[in-house]
Amino acid sequence: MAQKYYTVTWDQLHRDSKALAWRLLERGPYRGIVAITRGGLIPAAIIARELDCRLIESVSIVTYDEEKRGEPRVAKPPVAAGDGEGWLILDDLVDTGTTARVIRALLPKAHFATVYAKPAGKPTVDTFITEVSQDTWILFPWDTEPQFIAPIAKSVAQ
Ligand SMILES: O=P(O)(O)OC[C@H]1O[C@H](OP(=O)(O)OP(=O)(O)O)[C@H](O)[C@@H]1O
Ligand SMILES: O=c1[nH]c(=O)c2nc[nH]c2[nH]1
Ligand SMILES: [Mg+2]
Repeated sequence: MAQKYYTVTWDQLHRDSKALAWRLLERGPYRGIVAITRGGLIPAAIIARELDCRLIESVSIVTYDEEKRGEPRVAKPPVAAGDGEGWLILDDLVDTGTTARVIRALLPKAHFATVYAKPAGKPTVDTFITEVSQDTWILFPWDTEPQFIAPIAKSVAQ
């Protein structure tokens, strides 16, 4: 498990996804977007709006399974996207690159983009916006909620 945390707010996710849309615009247009569920769905919605793309397919890869530990399983294939020619694949982040490798094998001709990337997964994506270190855990707004934090003076006292 990562030791550091990188907290992403809704506002930051929106800005970073729009920055990714600007970069992706240069190499479009795209026939459609393949969103990697579930984390890729929100960046995909933001980027689809910016690129004026209305055709959205999804793909679901389960990388953790109680019975078959570590063996990625395609829970929902991206049937509409063929071999990926002209399609854009979107995910929130790439970490080890396991998810990206499975999806690249399914859609070898697609362009693969993520908002965030860690070094081990970087070679598996074509475009990303922000890099964080491998030992950093990215905290997304849908996985977190605001909570009370003690004043600094109290937390360092004694
Ligand atoms: O590069 P990797 O090591 O494969 O990790 C990256 C993947 O892990 C997370 O998804 P997860 O499988 O946890 O599912 P979720 O999107 O449904 O939360 C994240 O959204 C990426 O899809
Ligand atoms: O919320 C998440 N943050 C991460 O850094 C990460 N890496 C893999 N899967 C992840 N999910
Ligand atoms: Mg995911």
